[in-house]
Amino acid sequence: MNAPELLLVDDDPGMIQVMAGALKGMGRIRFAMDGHQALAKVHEHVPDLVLLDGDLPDISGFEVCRRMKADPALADVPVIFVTGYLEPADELRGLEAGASDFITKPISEPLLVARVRTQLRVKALTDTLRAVAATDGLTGQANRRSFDEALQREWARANRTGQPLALLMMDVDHFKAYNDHYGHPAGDDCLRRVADAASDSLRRPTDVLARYGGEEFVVLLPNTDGSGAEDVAARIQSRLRDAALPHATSQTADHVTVSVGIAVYPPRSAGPAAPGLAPERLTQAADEALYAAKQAGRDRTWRQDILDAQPSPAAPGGCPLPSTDSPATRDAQGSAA
Ligand SMILES: Nc1nc2c(ncn2[C@@H]2O[C@H](COP(=O)(O)OP(=O)(O)OP(=O)(O)O)[C@@H](O)[C@H]2O)c(=O)[nH]1
Repeated sequence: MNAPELLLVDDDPGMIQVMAGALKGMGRIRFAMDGHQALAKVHEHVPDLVLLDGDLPDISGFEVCRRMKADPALADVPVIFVTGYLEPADELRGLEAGASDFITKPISEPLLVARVRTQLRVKALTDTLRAVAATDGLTGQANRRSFDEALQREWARANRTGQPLALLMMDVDHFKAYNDHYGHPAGDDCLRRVADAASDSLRRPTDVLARYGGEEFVVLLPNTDGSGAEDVAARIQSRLRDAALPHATSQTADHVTVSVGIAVYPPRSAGPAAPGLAPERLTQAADEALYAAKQAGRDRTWRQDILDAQPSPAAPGGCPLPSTDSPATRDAQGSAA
């Protein structure tokens, strides 16, 4: 685990020196000498703990704390007020602004160390719980809940920037037959291998792979158009072909294959989405495209772009993209799912 990062905020350099000396060895220490500097530093790199003077020359420490707590990216960072205020009303003010603890000056070094240690322990635990809550236990990839958050965030970003947002929805073909033939533990292992193939096919840190449920995965590709998304789908299918995981009871191929539905949201320009368009429309379109890929014979990709405010039926806009070199490519239309 990385060393925790502590931000010390005080307009008195002597005070910063004393605290830094007392906390030496407990983490990486940075400092700021006014409220604006403190806010700039927490945005630049999110710390694990902030020690905050209530009385700063520009904006008050209470205001710094309030602004941090209002920002979802910073809300979990514990803040300890280190201040000359002694009145219970001031302590209450700090706690109401979102502070985790309160230390009065002049500080006792052992007390400072003990309280910092407690808050760092709580922060480490919170980080672990947050990571567990966002992760699928079987594959180690993001889970549905985490995907839902990413979709909301990236949808808003696409509207802000005018950049396209693509979504792949991917489902293992004939997976019930796989489980029935090889057993559930082997089925679990197969899902891990599919997740690895998908994960290894992603090149940008902003791409989000998640297990959507059962044997279904999604990949959210910010700033990616239809052809970029098709490339990703082709890479995943190619890796699975190379992995050649035997699937003796598949009616599609002798190895494990996936069907992929792609939906792309191309905002026409930066600004609010057209009325009636919501992120759920993207998942719906990808799901419809996936259904079309299954209907068309599996082991292939279909794509549907969201162009209009009014949802439209999937099939007419669908674009079949059989994966290359696979037996399914040579099939005409596959049987219905
Ligand atoms: N081993 C294992 N199986 C799972 C898991 N989650 C879902 N499944 C199984 O996945 C299978 C999905 O079957 P269906 O939805 O009928 O689809 P399919 O057999 O893949 O058929 P097509 O999608 O039409 O190609 C079911 O048998 C589920 O029990 C899991 O975590 N582990």
